[in-house]
Amino acid sequence: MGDHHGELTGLLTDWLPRQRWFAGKGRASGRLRIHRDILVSEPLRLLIVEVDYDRGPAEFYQVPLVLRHDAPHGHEGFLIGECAGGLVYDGLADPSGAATLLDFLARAVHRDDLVAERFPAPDDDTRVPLVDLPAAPIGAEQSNSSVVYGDAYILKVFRRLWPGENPDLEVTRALAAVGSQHVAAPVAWYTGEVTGVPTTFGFLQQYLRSGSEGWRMALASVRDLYAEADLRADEVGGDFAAEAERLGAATAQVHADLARALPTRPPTADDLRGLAAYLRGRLDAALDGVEALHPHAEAIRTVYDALHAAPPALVHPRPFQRLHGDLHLGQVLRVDSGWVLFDFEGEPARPVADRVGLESPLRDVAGMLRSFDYAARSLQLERDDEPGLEYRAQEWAQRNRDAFCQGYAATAGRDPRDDATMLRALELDKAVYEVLYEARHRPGWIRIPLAAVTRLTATAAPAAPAG
Ligand SMILES: Nc1ncnc2c1ncn2[C@@H]1O[C@H](COP(=O)(O)OP(=O)(O)O)[C@@H](O)[C@H]1O
Ligand SMILES: O=P(O)(O)O[C@H]1O[C@H](CO)[C@@H](O[C@H]2O[C@H](CO)[C@@H](O)[C@H](O)[C@H]2O)[C@H](O)[C@H]1O
Repeated sequence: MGDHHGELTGLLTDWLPRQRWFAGKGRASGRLRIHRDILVSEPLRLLIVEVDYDRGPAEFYQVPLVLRHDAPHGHEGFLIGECAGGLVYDGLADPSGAATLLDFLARAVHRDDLVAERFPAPDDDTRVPLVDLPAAPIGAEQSNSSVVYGDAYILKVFRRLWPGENPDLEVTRALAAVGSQHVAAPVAWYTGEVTGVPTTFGFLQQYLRSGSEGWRMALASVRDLYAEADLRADEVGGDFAAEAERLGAATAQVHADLARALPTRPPTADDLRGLAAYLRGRLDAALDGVEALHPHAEAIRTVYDALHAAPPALVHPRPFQRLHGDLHLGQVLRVDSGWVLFDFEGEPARPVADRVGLESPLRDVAGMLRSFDYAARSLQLERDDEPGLEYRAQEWAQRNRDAFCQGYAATAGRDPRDDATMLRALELDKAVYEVLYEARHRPGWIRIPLAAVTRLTATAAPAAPAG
């Protein structure tokens, strides 16, 4: 296909920016170039596409492709276009492309600098062999692309590639190594080179087919409450608080395991000053993209500056450590044994160098607290004209935020709400990130984080900040 890179670049220039996982949406027009073109095995090619901008760093994307000379029925939805006298399909949606990738992982082989590796099988290996498993691509609304194989495994193909090891692989592996019950077993991964640096391209894990996603469970609970006009959140059948409490305990356990497996250190005054400056920088980037944040800018900065107004032992009497980095209800699954966390990649838009540093574990707590607010308010968006819903949304969110913090405190030995200055700053930072995220991806939802910014800046630091 090398001779046809010009033609292919034209196709991708049109297709790439339309993909949900394309991160360059807020940036002025980018120029595409094919950085790598690797033949995994017929018919699958992995393209690494570089997107250059006038300002700022280039972005790299993984684009698996299948070139066909036929047009099978049902393939229409994932046709990218015509090239080299054939038809180019999205290589993960094309069943033969997805099967080729699984075969490559199963054989743990090399292809140019592309290397597939397997985790050691457990002693009592009862796992399904990695052969001939039907592939089902999932979820268009994701930061990466995942394929489920035979209800046994899930392969995440990282779309935006940051040169180096992906934190999802690194952190999940570290947790599995200390026997964590809160991650899906890692199975295999593959690595290639981007700008000469070995980089994680994809990660295969056990698929938890009976798992229920926290986000869906939470929405079902909110729906129940909204349907019962006369009942309180603790009285309706679908009360989520016991699950929220278990989730808090699971999060604290994951943090404890990460603190055992990877480095930690107590934060210094410089760390807290640095954190405030970092949060200010993220705010500036969001202000550049979203006008609606401007009236809140000074109040937000005031909350961040409180981080270094007192000694670290008062603001954050816990060590800094590795963490999940983008924890929300869509990143957790309820299985028979409890809650499982996945997608330890951190915020996909954040440079990897920032995501792998040691941070406050309260960043994850803040993410989950924001998510309870999202669950309550996203259903409210659809029922704007109903009186009393604002009160009920607030009631549901607060009940579950409290339960989560109680569960966390019981396992960690310290309640996140006791570190209110840090928790509030990190929750506010998350809401600012969400404002930018929604502006780019779901403008209809921007009211949710904007309202949280208003609430979190409205009052002096409360004991249990309500986002
Ligand atoms: N081990 C797993 N078992 C079952 N479903 C999973 C597993 N890991 C992820 N998922 C599902 O796949 C979806 C995408 O996974 P995620 O890691 O969040 O990808 P992305 O980085 O694209 O957001 C999740 O919403 C979740 O429902
Ligand atoms: O793609 P990821 O799951 O890594 O995360 C990104 O997308 C999320 C939305 O899918 C976004 O989460 C925000 O919306 C959720 C509801 O859809 C809500 O539960 C979260 O609390 C809220 O932050 C996430 O921020 C973004 O990084």
